[in-house]
Amino acid sequence: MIPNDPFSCDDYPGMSDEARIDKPEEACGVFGILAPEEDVAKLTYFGLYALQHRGQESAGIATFEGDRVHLHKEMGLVSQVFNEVILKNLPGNLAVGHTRYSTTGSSRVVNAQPAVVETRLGSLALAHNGNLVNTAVLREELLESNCNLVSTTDSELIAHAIAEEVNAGYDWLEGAIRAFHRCRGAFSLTIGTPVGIMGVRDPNGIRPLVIGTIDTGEDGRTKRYVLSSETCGLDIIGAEYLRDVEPGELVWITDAGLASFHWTQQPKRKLCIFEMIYFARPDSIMEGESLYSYRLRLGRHLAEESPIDADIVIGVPDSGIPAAIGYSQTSGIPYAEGLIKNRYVGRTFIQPTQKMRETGIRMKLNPLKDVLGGKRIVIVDDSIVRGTTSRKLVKALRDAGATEVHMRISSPPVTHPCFYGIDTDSQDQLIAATKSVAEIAKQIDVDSLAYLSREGMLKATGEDPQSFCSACFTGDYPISVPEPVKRSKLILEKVASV
Ligand SMILES: O=P(O)(O)OC[C@H]1O[C@H](OP(=O)(O)OP(=O)(O)O)[C@H](O)[C@@H]1O
Ligand SMILES: NC(=O)CC[C@H](N)C(=O)O
Ligand code: SF4
Ligand SMILES: [Mg+2]
Repeated sequence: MIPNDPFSCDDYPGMSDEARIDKPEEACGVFGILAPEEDVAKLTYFGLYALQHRGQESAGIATFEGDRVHLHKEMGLVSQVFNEVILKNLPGNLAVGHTRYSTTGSSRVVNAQPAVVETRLGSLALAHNGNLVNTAVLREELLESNCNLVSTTDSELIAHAIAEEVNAGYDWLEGAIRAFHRCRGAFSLTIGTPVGIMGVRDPNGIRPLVIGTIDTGEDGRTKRYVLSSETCGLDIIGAEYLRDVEPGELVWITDAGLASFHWTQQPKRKLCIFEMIYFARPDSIMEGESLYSYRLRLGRHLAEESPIDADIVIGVPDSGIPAAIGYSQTSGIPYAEGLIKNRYVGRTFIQPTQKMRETGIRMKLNPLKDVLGGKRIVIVDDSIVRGTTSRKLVKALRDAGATEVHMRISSPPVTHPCFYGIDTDSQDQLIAATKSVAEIAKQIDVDSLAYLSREGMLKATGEDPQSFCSACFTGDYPISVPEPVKRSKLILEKVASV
């Protein structure tokens, strides 16, 4: 077992304890659509394809054909899990889908989503992005009432909590709302039922969820609703971005249209700022804001805060590019492509082991000697987490002939772990938790290193700073985390201090 693992019920087959505790993980992708006149499984497949960057461990789709539910979920990428035949065997008028990065419960097919649970009103299929902080308590409560849990995820607990309330006599909406009041933490959900789909965000709206509309049918005249973690999941199927699901909102999509319910008294937006900096795709729009534009502004602020004399600015593909362009625009230093990315290698940050991450970076990024040779370089990335990427890259740039390497990071130092659906590792693995900026600069061997200030990061949003969670840069957690859960990751701090 993992030392200090608050969920001792879990096992981690095929992965050593050491590997698992070092496992960096990410947000999941959720999707949902009701459109009886369309092939909903195929549309969901495309939606998940666009959300692949949010989770690469497993993928699943559940469709509802009246009362019958069809489910297919497997380990692997969306393109590996589904094919034409499998999609044909998922008929129905509505569908929900999921791409997973595990945060509670190991990476096994039994933990893949959507989680399907039976109730007196028929099945429900739940897809979850986020992470509960009261998993242990909720699990115990459900086990006490003889709930038949088949997985070790927090997500299945939400599904069972809804089923329990529905079986106690409440309807879908009342039952679901009662269950959400039993959940603490981050949850953006799409939930399929025989009669409609719910889209839900927790009271802080930590993880994103958007609503789109799509014209369907032969004549394209039937307007239907779509739910997706990000707008890139709408774009791919030709749906239009309508708005974000609000924090503490439940939208109920049925044949009659969309109804909205505010299920909690005091919603207080605390959108994850790391989504905007790195996790989400730059072509997505969050709360009406283009993430590409936000990242450009981060780069511009960075150039204002930390100028340097150099010959070219380069970005670290993929997610460091917009900030590098912004840095170049404000500094006047020409932007150049200095690193070529092998597009078939995914995100290295989320590889299961440190060894895989190191190899991943070598396979993924190759320096262009003719661009870099004899040049003083500013290299811009969106974040340094463990320092794996930057250490490898700086060496590669010097080997390619760079005479000076100045690193600029478009977010502040990551000093604290996340408990809300993105595992930025336990605190001792975070390079900035134990080292000063000067020490990090020395370790990664740069001529200079500067991070964007917290003020700069928040100012670039153009919004109320209080409406974001930025706990991994500050340790100021907006949703209180129970002691045993804190202890599992906040190993460098006195738990009482957070
Ligand atoms: O300090 P580290 O632990 O190495 O993590 C930080 C790096 O990981 C992420 O990139 P990643 O390669 O995962 O994804 P990307 O292709 O979307 O930039 C991030 O953009 C940084 O480059
Ligand atoms: N990253 C996530 O959003 C994960 C969702 C859920 N906690 C799981 O582990 O499956
Ligand atoms: S702690 Fe960091 S990664 Fe987690 S929700 Fe808050 S800002 Fe996002
Ligand atoms: Mg990167």
